[in-house]
Amino acid sequence: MAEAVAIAVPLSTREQVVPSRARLKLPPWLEIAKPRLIPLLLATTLGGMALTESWPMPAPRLACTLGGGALAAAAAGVLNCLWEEQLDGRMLRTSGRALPSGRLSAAKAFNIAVALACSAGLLLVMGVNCLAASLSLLGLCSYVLLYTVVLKPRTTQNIVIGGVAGAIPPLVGAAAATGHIGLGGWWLFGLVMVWTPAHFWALALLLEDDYRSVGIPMLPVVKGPFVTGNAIIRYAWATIAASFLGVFILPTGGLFYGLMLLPFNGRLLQMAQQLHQDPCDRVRAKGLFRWSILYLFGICLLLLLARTTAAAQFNLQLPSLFNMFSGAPF
Ligand code: HEM
Ligand SMILES: CC(C)=CCC/C(C)=C/CC/C(C)=C/COP(=O)(O)OP(=O)(O)O
Repeated sequence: MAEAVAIAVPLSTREQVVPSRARLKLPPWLEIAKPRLIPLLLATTLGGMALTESWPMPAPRLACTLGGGALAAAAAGVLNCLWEEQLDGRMLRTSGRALPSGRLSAAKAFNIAVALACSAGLLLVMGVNCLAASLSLLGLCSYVLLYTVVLKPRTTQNIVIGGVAGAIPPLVGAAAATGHIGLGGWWLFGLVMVWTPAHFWALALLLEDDYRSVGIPMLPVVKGPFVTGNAIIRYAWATIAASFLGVFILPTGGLFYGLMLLPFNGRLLQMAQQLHQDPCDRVRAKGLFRWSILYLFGICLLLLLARTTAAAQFNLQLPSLFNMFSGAPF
């Protein structure tokens, strides 16, 4: 019954759309840092680390990387809120944010952003290395300048190209672990890039009316739900294909990772296909958006589990088990 109501009524308030179960009211200075996004950004940073030979990392360096990454992402969130104050004020989902609703002044927000960015830079330079610090700065600039200022108001491909910003944390993780990026870091960067469209366009199908009302050219607004559904299924397939490449990239073997990946990809494909069949179904769109978040958390968790001794032993023993049952050398 509740689901039927959800289909009939346009979903545009944050509470109706985003997956957070807890309705915690955050203080304004924290809310503008978009803290709910940060755990997943940090999970992909950890994934980038787990893909290197240097995993596990020394705890102090790990803590500085995650702390610096969280501060940089928070600074990026505040700068995005500052630039979009007017826009947020005109959209149903965002009009209650601290800046447009007057709960925080722009001057205070700017000071918070500067403090966050400086602390991030300091922590990363002193506690990690200059490459990780520069990459975090690049992430911040690409989110604020490339995505928010340049691409978002101009093109339907805003989140495809602008997806670079959200894909930088794995590079930060790899650079923090080894001092260079390496194949693993680039692979996870690519995976997050191709994951982003299914994540965001599913949400954009729900927020279509809101984006249309302010003239932001998100794909469903300009091309409609059917083109968006097609694009989502294409990127879902690309995500599935890219996710399997990790099998060949994990330093201690990827058989465990590859097997555990199957249910995650099965569910992603099922949900993307269901949405493709009826892209106007808001329940399906919401389901895919939520699953996209669990999916990426799951992949990062699998990467970490794949680096445990138990998984390495499983990788070594699986071929001989297969050999025993099939009778053929493997
Ligand atoms: C261009 C790329 C992206 C766009 C445009 C985008 C957009 C959005 C939007 C509009 C929301 C709803 C936010 C709200 O109303 O509070 C959201 C939620 C979310 N996004 Fe993305 N996203 C992108 C990439 C990413 C990336 C790379 C990550 C992490 C790796 C991420 C993680 C999340 C999470 C965890 C949520 C749920 C937040 C909650 O629970 O409230 N997103 N995204
Ligand atoms: C390394 C580093 C610091 C990377 C920063 C990466 C970062 C903060 C990515 C965020 C991507 C994102 C969630 C965009 C939200 O879209 P939106 O701004 O259009 O959403 P809104 O409509 O809710 O404001």
